[in-house]
Amino acid sequence: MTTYTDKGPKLDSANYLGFDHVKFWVGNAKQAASYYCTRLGFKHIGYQGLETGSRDIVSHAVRQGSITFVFQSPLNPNDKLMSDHQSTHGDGVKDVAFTVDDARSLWNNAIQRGGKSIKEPWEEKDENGVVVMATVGTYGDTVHTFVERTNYHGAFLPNFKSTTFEDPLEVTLKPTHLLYLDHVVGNQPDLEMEQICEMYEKIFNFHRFWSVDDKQIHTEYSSLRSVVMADYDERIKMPINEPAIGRKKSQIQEFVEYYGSAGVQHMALRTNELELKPGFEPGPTSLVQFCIAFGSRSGSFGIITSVTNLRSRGLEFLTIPATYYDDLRSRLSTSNVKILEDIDLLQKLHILIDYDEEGYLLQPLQDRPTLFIEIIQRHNHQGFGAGNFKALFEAIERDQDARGNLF
Ligand SMILES: O=C(O)C(=O)Cc1ccc(O)cc1
Ligand SMILES: [Fe+2]
Repeated sequence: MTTYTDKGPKLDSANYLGFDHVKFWVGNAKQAASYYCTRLGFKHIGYQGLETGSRDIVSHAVRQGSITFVFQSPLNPNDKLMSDHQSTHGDGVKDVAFTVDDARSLWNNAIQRGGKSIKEPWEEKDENGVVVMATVGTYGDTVHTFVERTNYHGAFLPNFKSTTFEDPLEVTLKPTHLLYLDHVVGNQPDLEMEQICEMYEKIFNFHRFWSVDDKQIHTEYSSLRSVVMADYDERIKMPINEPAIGRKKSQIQEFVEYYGSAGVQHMALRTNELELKPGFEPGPTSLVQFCIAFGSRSGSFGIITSVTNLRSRGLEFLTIPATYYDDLRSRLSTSNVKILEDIDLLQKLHILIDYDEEGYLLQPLQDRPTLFIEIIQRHNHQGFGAGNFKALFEAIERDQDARGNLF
């Protein structure tokens, strides 16, 4: 495992401010948006389609905390670009958009350094102001749109019709408390990781933040390499993975085969940390029960509440064996680290714990074994779950085997 200190030069003219939104190209945008609302607890916030004058593409925007997803589908027959994308990739992430303070300048920088222009800078306006955007290609058919919204005060983007429909199901379901997009991971074909990392350095002015190689990350059957790329201020983290040769097919290779190219493999959605009332000294099990029952008193909800409520909405998660928790208990008994949560409850919910960082992976969210979502809680820890990789990858491999793809 390597951590890096050299952030490279800071551009004096333009900064990344964070993830703006993630745009999916899917077969049926309305239904996909509805799934993310009922199963994951997002709220529908905006729409563009025939009724709003968008004649070719329909868009449904959903939001939870600061996480915004947009689902798009073509409206007309023979939309070659979108239908080719659909037949190659199935439903997937098309655009990981970044909020920036100067879209034109970042686009100019990227293009001058050899970046692929997908769309030159353009403006969109409505009564709430103006947004400047520009789009540059990244791995596979995936793109990054720079979104400059300093002069915009609307809920999302110009010319999205705000949602007035109140979903009657929503009030019957428990809130899932997802707050931020923590990282967005791109899988690359074999031996393409390094050139993609160099592209992030050169075209997007990102730097290497953290990495692991196949000697550190492997199971009995497979292995992978991963480098986390980040912008200068480390608000945006884009891990890049590639398969490494093992005895059986890597899960990264399985992704690339089913997605048809490099693409977004997973997005990690962050929950709050548990914040305890000062002076509150609970016993080891009452702590978690307190937080679930009275979370609003402590002002926040953590991963236990999120995963409990996501499960109650019918979401399925990876299965982690009891041996993982037995091993964790014995490691913790000789460590200074104290886990605030009740390990029995973490075990019941199949949550993985890398000291100070807790994560959880959902299985694929569409029929192809491509995109999945990770739920993560961090306690002052900016790492990636290196301590969990083996248990995690073995759990992923059991599912891969059930799909007939571990050979
Ligand atoms: O640590 C993290 O954030 C992870 O997401 C772990 C991970 C890394 C690579 C994979 O193919 C699947 C999961
Ligand atoms: Fe992750």
